[in-house]
Amino acid sequence: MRVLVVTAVPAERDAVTRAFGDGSGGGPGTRAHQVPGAELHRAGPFDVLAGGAGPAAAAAATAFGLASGPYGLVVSAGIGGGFAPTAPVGSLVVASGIVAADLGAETPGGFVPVTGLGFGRDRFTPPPARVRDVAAATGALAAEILTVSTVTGTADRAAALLAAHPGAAAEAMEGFGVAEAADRVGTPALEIRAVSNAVGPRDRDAWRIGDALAALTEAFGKLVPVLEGWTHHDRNDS
Ligand SMILES: O=C(O)c1cccc(C(=O)CC[C@H]2O[C@@H](n3cnc4c(=O)[nH]cnc43)[C@H](O)[C@@H]2O)c1
Repeated sequence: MRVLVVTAVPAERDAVTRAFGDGSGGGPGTRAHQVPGAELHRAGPFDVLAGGAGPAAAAAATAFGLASGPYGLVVSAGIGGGFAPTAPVGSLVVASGIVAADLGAETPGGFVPVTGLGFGRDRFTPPPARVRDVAAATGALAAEILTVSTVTGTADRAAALLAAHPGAAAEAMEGFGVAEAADRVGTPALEIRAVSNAVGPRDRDAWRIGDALAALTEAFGKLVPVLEGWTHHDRNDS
């Protein structure tokens, strides 16, 4: 089974491919090729692309990437903010739910998600057995990951998000876009985040991007045998 991995920026893409080579696209374990709308870096069972930041860029890039398939799975991957104390900096979170936390309308009575407005959807549920396997192999916490278009920058906003989504452990900006594109073609989607910073008051100097990227590399290295198990299982099922 080939897997499409969508990150926001090249540093995250290279953290994934580094699990197999030098991450440059030209190293021993990786090679890059252009497909319409995207540059795919092939590393082991993964085709990895840096699709841009935010849900719209992520959805567009995922759609282009999927068109170069077939893929059995799509993974939104990268660094993210962790809700303290559940997801400390350096830890990993795999999404049990991929939730669009700010897709809706602000009303006098508070935020109403798109589903409350009578259209669209505001969450995708990744296959629970896959989520359990990823958590077991990597040590990631399985919990909801919120997709936001605006990075949280205050304690009040962090508290409001947690009050609305008590099962959330992390936030990032792409997961829902990736999942939306994957859903259109019936491909399951996962989201894996390495926590680079705490969700809350903005303090860019406190972001531990290097540590989070290293955790991402380690996690993808551990995913290879998991993936082989899934492929074997699927073959025996069919
Ligand atoms: O500056 C760098 O070297 C660098 C290296 C890797 C990644 C970045 C990014 O800025 C990635 C942006 C990406 O990160 C996610 N993210 C991280 N923390 C949060 C957060 O607290 N809230 C929301 N998103 C977060 C997000 O998915 C961005 O697209 C820089």
